[in-house]
Amino acid sequence: MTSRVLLLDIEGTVCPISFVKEVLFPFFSGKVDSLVQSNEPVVRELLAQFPQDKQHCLQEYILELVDRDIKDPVLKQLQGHVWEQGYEQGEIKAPVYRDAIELIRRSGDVYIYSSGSVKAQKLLFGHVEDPNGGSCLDLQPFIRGYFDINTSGKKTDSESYRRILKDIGREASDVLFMSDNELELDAASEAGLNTILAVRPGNAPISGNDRYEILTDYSTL
Ligand SMILES: CSCCC(=O)C(=O)COP(=O)(O)O
Ligand SMILES: [Mg+2]
Repeated sequence: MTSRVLLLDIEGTVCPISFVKEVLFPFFSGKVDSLVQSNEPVVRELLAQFPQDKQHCLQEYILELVDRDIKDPVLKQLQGHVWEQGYEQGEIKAPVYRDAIELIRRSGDVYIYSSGSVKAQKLLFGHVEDPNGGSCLDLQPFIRGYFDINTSGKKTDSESYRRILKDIGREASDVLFMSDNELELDAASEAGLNTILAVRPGNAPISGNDRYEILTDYSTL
């Protein structure tokens, strides 16, 4: 392994898909009713960015985006805003895999790229469940930077990875991108990054992959 910089996906790579689908998304959906009635300026500004023809049915529209797991930039910012309450009140803790915690701690040059907003990413890594049963861990000091679909574009678009390379000032060949999603790996490898397919319990089945090195345990990295 020659890459010195790690670029990590979140869902299905550093934590289980079930955490996102069964904890984070339902927590958000349960607050959409009060969200659309909120007078908070930051919320009103975000809601106003949804399409004009959906403004009369925002609650149904937002819930449908969540149900269909649409990576909508405005939805992702609203989710980060709502999850903040959950993390800060101790209702949500992120079950980052033990070997992912160790990888992030020892690697030195770690960046994150997720469809979840940068705010949501920082909350997640700031409130990591201690696998040894202690109080929450804060992994933020070990992470050099965060990228999302607002900062860098869609994860299935190779141009997004070129933007990230430019932002971090590194050559593609220096960077290893790890994700559970082969379409994201296709885009990253088109931009010249090194890639690894993360295979963890609960991830979507992989389709006869022979293009990417598979990793089921990060302690070997
Ligand atoms: C920042 S945690 C929330 C994850 C999320 O909202 C999401 O859509 C997961 O996308 P990823 O790119 O991490 O697979
Ligand atoms: Mg993923």
